[in-house]
Amino acid sequence: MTQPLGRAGARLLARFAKSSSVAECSGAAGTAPKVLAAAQAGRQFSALPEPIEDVPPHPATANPAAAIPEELMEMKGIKLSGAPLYLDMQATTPLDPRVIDAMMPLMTEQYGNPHSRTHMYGWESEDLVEGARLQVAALIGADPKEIIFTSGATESNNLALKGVANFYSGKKKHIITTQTDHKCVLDSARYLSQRGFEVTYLPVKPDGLLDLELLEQAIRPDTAIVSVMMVNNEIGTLQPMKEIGAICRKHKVFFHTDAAQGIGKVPVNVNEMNIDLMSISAHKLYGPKGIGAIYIRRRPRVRLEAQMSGGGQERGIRSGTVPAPLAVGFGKACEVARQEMAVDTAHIKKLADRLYNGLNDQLQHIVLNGPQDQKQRYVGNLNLSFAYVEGESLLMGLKDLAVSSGSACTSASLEPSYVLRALGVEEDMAHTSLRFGIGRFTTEAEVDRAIALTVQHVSKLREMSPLWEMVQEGIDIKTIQWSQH
Ligand SMILES: Cc1ncc(COP(=O)(O)O)c(C=O)c1O
Ligand code: FES
Repeated sequence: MTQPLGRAGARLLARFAKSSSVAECSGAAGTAPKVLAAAQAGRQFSALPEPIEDVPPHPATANPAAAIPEELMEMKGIKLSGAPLYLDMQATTPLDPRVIDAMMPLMTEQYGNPHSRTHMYGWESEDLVEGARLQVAALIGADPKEIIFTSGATESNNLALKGVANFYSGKKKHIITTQTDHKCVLDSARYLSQRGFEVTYLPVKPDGLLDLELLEQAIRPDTAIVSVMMVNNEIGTLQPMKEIGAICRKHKVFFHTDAAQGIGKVPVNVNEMNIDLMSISAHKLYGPKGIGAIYIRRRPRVRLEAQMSGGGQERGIRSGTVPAPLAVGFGKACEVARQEMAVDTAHIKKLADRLYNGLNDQLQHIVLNGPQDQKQRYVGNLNLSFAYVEGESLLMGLKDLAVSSGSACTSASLEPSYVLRALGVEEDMAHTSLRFGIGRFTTEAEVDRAIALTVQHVSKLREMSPLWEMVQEGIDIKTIQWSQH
């Protein structure tokens, strides 16, 4: 199958027509259609292997749950009645079908290395990657030259913190972040603190918001960078980016934000917010896994030390071949997000309200973690604690519901979430927290099913709980003197 080349193809064609190294193309522009046809014909696969007829379909296509090895399910004591209902959009999002469509040609025919300079496969791929860079830049109000493709937000966060700190280490020795930032920011900061930097981990208020006065007081003449996450992955807190940016600019300190959970969900403009560096991840906005970007401001210029040695791709900041299919998928995801953000937000807010109200109509003693004001949170993240149930049983029993307890990476350990602890949430309530993540493709029927499953399970656990019995009898549990034997 030959794909039409589209806009990028037209530019490519112009280049192709100009090229003197390709004999047929050295003529005038009038030969272009012939050249295109020849180029496309040359790119046809004439010898694709015949499809093998009798291979059974992969079980996952019929029932995703069936793809999980049975022994593993048994080991974990899990029995699934069909695939669990996915409400974990902060961990990752499914690919938007439009993203898949955009990527497909690059997975088959347009497989050139975007850094190949000597033939049309390379030029074509480069054009497509540059188109994607434009789409990413447009979503955040940046210049495409300020977008560097990376493997995701983890890499971008490492690059921002270590890259800036190391570049300016002659004069600057101090870094500021928050106690509720993502593990990859905190770990990068810890790495730097083991190498002579001083790190301030700012506390947050009970709703997860930063105290701006504390931030301003923490800035020192030797502060290299302030790193504050835009939207928290566990509780959805939306930090006041504009105000933080203004403080950093006033003190001439670089402002980095981990925006993995914010991009495509909330409006972002790097200039209005005075953001100097920003980390983005494609798989959080219906794009592919394994690609992201770092925004690096050019005026005033931010310098940083590359973390990867190699061929000097991406302006020498991130060596390695740019994965063109992923970049194109990422670009498409950004374009769709830019065009549909208002529609997405309205849909997600409606479903989040339905979920929250539906649960509260049928259950008492639910606490919403994070800000109560919807303006200070990303609406698609509902982190709820259910009082008087046992945390582990809650998560284990809700096997038909794919939700997260705190962040996906820490939930396996069943440790209470460090984010909830930083908010001052008590340990038992932190353990009974569930993060419901609603997205573009979530439906009303799914929300209703999630309500039914949660209500059924929480009620069952509470019926078994002696604490719940006491609460029902009107006993104030806080006044009980528990025996120490
Ligand atoms: C806030 C935040 N930062 C960083 C990451 C890591 O992103 P990636 O998976 O692209 O490395 C995530 C996702 O888990 C996240 O939620
Ligand atoms: S890495 Fe972010 S939720 Fe796990």
